[in-house]
Amino acid sequence: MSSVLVVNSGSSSFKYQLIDSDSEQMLAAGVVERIGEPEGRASHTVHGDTTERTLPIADHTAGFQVMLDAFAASGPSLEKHPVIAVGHRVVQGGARFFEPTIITDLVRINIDELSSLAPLHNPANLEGIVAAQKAFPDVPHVAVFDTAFHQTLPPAAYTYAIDAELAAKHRVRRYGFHGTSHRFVSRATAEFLGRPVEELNQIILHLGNGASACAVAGGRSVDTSMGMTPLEGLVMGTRSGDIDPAVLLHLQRRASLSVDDVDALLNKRSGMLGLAGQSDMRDVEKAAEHGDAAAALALDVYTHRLRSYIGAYYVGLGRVDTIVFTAGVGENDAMVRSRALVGMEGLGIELDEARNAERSREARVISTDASRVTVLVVPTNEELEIARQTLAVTRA
Ligand SMILES: Nc1ncnc2c1ncn2[C@@H]1O[C@H](COP(=O)(O)OP(=O)(O)O)[C@@H](O)[C@H]1O
Ligand SMILES: CC(=O)OP(=O)(O)O
Ligand SMILES: [Mg+2]
Repeated sequence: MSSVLVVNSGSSSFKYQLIDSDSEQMLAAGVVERIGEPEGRASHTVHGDTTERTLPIADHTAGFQVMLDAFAASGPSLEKHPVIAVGHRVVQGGARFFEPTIITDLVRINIDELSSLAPLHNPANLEGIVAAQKAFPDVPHVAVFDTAFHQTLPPAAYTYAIDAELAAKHRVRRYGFHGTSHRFVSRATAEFLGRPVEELNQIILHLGNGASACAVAGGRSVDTSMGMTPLEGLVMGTRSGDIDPAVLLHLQRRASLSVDDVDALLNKRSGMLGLAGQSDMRDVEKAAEHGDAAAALALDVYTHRLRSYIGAYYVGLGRVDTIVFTAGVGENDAMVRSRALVGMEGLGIELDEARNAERSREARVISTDASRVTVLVVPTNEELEIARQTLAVTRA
């Protein structure tokens, strides 16, 4: 009963899942957070039972020890489910990494070197890798890149209209993110419909804290809303998404913001948080229901942007077979789904409001039987996709 450990490491936290390598069953999941703060937190869930601990966790290496302690105390036993490989989510793979890659010293150097293109993500991913390699020195570690699925973008979609030489020198182009999720969901949708993915033109809407849209033609990403970094595109929990770049210049000149101030503003204090004072969609909706005008406007801005991307990708694909909602908001928020697609009957998109309102954790169709475009909710599972890709490389 061997297993794969999947690690998604952030700057002050990491999430993990232990997945059975044969049945693909999730054996345990947990999160170690507030690393480096006086009071760290760890939670570990097995069969729906969660154990929580509060203790100082100095760094990621200490965090992995806390995780190992949780396995020892609450199971499952790593002796009974030996870890045969560790899969790591790495956000930025640049133009270099287009498939899951066994992590060697050179690969670690390359991931580090790509940090300039993902300063918020890659250094944290790398810390998790280093700590995990210490905790599990004898098994292969595999990097699965958020950008990999988008390597099929055509130049027209990934090129920014700026000085070409300067852009090439600094590797400025659109890379796209959430690729592991877009890939998983596009295939899960085809499987659910019993149709080959090669036959389908799909628009996938990954709406979580981070959010992105992807146009998938025949299983290949042909356009996506995130760019050189995960800041471009849709309105997110704390990120602005698309914005006129001159706004940054204006704020630097007129509001005396530094480069770091602008970085923090756009990545951490914008989006729903900036507009409504809350980043969690549930809180924003509650506030709007209670008559909060700022929250209502935030929802309007969020759905306006979402609809613009649906329109753009509809035109780009020419013919659309499926529109698929996934991730925290996409899977759970009937109101956002409804507002995203209302009034599109002329485009062959007809939501069935009763189906849309149903609550379920399963993949399902939420359009009417007459709708030319099939609209679905399909839960994403990035960890399972990382485990599958990790095993595929180690077994190859
Ligand atoms: N029932 C729900 N209704 C509306 N939004 C929800 C619901 N459940 C979760 N969400 C939203 O999903 C978002 C988190 O999505 P998730 O995919 O878990 O994010 P992450 O990017 O952190 O993985 C939060 O904004 C949260 O409010
Ligand atoms: C790349 C990215 O935006 O990731 P997340 O949604 O996990 O923040
Ligand atoms: Mg997520």
